[in-house]
Amino acid sequence: MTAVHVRELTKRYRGVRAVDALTFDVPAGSVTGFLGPNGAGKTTTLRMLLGLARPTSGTALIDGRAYHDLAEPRRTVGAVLESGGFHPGRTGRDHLRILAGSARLPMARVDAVLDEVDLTGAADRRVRTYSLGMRQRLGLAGALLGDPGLLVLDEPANGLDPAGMSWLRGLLRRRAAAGGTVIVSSHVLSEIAQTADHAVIVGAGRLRHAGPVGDDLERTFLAVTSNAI
Ligand SMILES: Nc1ncnc2c1ncn2[C@@H]1O[C@H](COP(=O)(O)OP(=O)(O)OP(=O)(O)O)[C@@H](O)[C@H]1O
Repeated sequence: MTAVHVRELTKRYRGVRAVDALTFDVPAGSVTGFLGPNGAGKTTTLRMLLGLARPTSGTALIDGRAYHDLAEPRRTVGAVLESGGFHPGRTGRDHLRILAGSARLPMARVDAVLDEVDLTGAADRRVRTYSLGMRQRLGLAGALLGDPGLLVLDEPANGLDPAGMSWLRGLLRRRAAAGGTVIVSSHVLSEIAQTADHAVIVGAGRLRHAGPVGDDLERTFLAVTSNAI
């Protein structure tokens, strides 16, 4: 099981403290909601965790290692940071085949992940014909190719209709039930409250709350985020 430890993580852009001495843990085998209003620093934190941005100071470790030091990054972490980056003329299946090939993952995983995200029926259509929700599913399929122990999803609910949301909740719960760890960011509490068993709330780059999800999450979220805006 894969755990994440963030310690005193800080990212400054000219004059902006996007992330400010942030410390939190993501328990292995949990679905952890990473919550906070727009501009709170969620994406910047996840980018540092994934080795896409360099911390000004502090650490973000996956099973005790920085992303770049992981022996098998694709099999350890799968991430969807934004839905995009698909070649519109390619089919969903071809997109996944290319990803699997470049990551040296078995081609059999392509059919497995298409099935897991319920996209098998549309796999041979060009991505330009996909709805936003279908693109979200395709992004998720790419993240699942390496069957990673940790899944990192930035605002995955964007573009999903209520049925898609319910489906996503099921998928995340199944991953955690199978021992996987999930971090899912959102600025909308309700998307997370029904799915996550652990919540980390940030505001203005700082930790506002971390703990198990209980009945008081909405009150906590409103209290800490209204202070932060
Ligand atoms: N490359 C950058 N250069 C300068 N400032 C940046 C950069 N990336 C992020 N920021 C700033 O850092 C702060 C945090 O942004 P971030 O995107 O991490 O927030 P967020 O919580 O993910 O927000 P949202 O919910 O809107 O996606 C914002 O003030 C943003 O403008």
